[in-house]
Amino acid sequence: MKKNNYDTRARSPWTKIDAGKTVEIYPNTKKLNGTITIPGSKSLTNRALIMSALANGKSEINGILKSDDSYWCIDSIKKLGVNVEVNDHTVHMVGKSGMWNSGKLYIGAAGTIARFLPGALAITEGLWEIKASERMSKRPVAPLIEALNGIGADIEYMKNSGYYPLSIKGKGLKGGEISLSGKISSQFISGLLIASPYAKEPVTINITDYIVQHSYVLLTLKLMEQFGAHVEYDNTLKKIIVHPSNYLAQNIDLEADASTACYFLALAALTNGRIRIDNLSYETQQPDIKMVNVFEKMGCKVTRGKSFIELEGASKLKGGFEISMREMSDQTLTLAAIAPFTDDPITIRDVAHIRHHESNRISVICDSLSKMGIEVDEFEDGLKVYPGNPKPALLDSYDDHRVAMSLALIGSKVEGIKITDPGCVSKTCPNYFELLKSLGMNIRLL
Ligand SMILES: O=C(O)C1=C[C@@H](OP(=O)(O)O)[C@@H](O)[C@H](O)C1
Ligand SMILES: C=C(OP(=O)(O)O)C(=O)O
Repeated sequence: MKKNNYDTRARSPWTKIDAGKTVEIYPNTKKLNGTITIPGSKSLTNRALIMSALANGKSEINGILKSDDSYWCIDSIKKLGVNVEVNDHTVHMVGKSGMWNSGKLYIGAAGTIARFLPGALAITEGLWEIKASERMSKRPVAPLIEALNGIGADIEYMKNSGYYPLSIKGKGLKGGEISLSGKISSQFISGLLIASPYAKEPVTINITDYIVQHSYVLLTLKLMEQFGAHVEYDNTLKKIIVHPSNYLAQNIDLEADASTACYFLALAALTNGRIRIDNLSYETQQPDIKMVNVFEKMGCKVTRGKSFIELEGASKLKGGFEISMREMSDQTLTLAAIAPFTDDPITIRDVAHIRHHESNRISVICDSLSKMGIEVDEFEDGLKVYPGNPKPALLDSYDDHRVAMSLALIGSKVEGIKITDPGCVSKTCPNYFELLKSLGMNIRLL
């Protein structure tokens, strides 16, 4: 398979590792024990930033993630003419109810901006061109753009039909009833929802099939409600109605990123150690928190505190199950990376949509595990991983933060794991390798 070249333009000033380095990870003979604080949630940060920009007045957002994805979101919002101040992990912003400046925007590799910003721009008058990273320009957006155009937007593809770059002629949204598929990305629905309060008439969204990762849409709806929107839905999310309103400026505290937390819990699982995440609760709406139930199934002990999660590993992890990862598919690679160390094969299903993420994740993880001598079966919608002893290897991160973060876990058990371009972790966790080091992992940048 052809390797992805890394796209250095998408790396932000919040990146901590220069593009093109290689990281070498040595196993730690000890069990990994410790307590760590996880950076803010990418999903909540970019939702809160865009809703605050749409609101009228001064918002304060505490606990933001500082990564490439949030950097490009803030950069775009500033270019729209919104006053944004970032102090440490707090953002102060004076929202302008969508009175944006026209112009050219660049959104890096962030699916959240790519799918949330077009609707937010289309609510008002103006002209924009939005460019994205090479990979983001190959990830689908057509169902979202068709839906937005269906409620009155005027958005065109500047190069290839169905893909970024986009040109947006803002003239306000009419509203109305629209049908939309959720089986490629839940972000299409979230993107349509975020803009919908600003339409002249109510927007009714009918989901024609199912929503992959439907909890991310719930996360959007809950935050919209927190910002004062009036929405009607039930937990099936088959039909959602958004009534006209304006977001109200907020003072909010964001949660830690549950997807990032899972890599550290996986480390405790793998090394039979004990790791506590001191700033995340099991009560979060973020779907990846459910990965702790999978760790339990594998023999780990989980403590669900009021404001922490702790995981204690097992001397031998249990495999021997098939699991649908559709509702927490960002954790597919984490599970696949620890699967060789279990006692029986693990089959992961229902994640065909992750072939459209930062890399073709199913084929990339199968290739990476095969490279280490691990037997895998690749399916259209998932993979089966067999137990084995991974061999030392030079692995490619494919410019995909989750590929790099997951493969690094194997380095806690196997001598001689090297990963190219580890800097790609800055998409969601620029200090990933520093956090691993703080827990006692041996990390060397070459
Ligand atoms: O809305 C969000 O914040 C996200 C939705 C999911 O994307 P898809 O629904 O496109 O798979 C998830 O994989 C991504 O990391 C974050
Ligand atoms: C799919 C992901 O990101 P994005 O928000 O770019 O879709 C991810 O973080 O795994």
